[in-house]
Amino acid sequence: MERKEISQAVIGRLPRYYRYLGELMEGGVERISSNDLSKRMRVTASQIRQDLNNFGGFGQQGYGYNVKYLYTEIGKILGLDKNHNIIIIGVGNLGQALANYAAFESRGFILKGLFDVNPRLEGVAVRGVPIRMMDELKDFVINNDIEIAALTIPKSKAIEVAAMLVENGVKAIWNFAHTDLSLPEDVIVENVHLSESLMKLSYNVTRYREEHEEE
Ligand SMILES: NC(=O)c1ccc[n+]([C@@H]2O[C@H](COP(=O)([O-])OP(=O)(O)OC[C@H]3O[C@@H](n4cnc5c(N)ncnc54)[C@H](O)[C@@H]3O)[C@@H](O)[C@H]2O)c1
Repeated sequence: MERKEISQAVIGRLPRYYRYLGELMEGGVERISSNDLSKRMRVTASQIRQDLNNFGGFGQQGYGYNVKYLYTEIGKILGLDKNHNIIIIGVGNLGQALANYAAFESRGFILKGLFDVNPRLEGVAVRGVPIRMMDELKDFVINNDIEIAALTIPKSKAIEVAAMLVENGVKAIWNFAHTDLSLPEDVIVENVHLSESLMKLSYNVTRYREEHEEE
């Protein structure tokens, strides 16, 4: 089926639909109307209908959405019906925290390898996965069908290491280093900035405080 281009804003909302639908399924709910889903998710029913219409709707008028079907279809759209092999570069505080997060596997993200430059970390295992040195990276990527690399190294090294990953065949980078990577267009980069999320929280907390001080 040919799919029309879907905006990144819609894609950005899909994981949340996926999570809510997963919870509904666990609770034994088989059908849900866009109005009920809207109340739970605190987004408008029309937003839900518009978002899901991008993919053909999945709902029948007056009948609601089939929760399991919608969950499965959104999972397919997000590529969660397939496994994705992942490596982590930089196994310090953040890299280790990510490596220890076992729930990734339940979504099909398989942690295949950990890499660092610190020789003291060589061979140390995190959740059964040994830390390797960077000189093993090239062969490892080729032999283990690695699709995604998480980059949890210092900012100063990120650009150089990202280029090396791409040279060695990695097609997608989950970038935690606080720097923009300029890479060939066919390389997919997802930047993660916890601090930006915290700044948004700070804005909202500040605004809330100001509003209540005025009362
Ligand atoms: N995006 C976010 O939300 C977020 C949150 C926390 C930290 N960070 C960033 O993530 C990075 C890691 O943070 P941390 O607290 O884990 O740091 P850390 O110092 O604990 O770990 C960094 C690791 O990278 C390794 N390393 C350094 N150069 C390397 C290279 N060229 N190749 C491979 N490995 C290399 C180091 O040996 C070390 O083990 C930093 O850039 C930090 O700013 C981002």
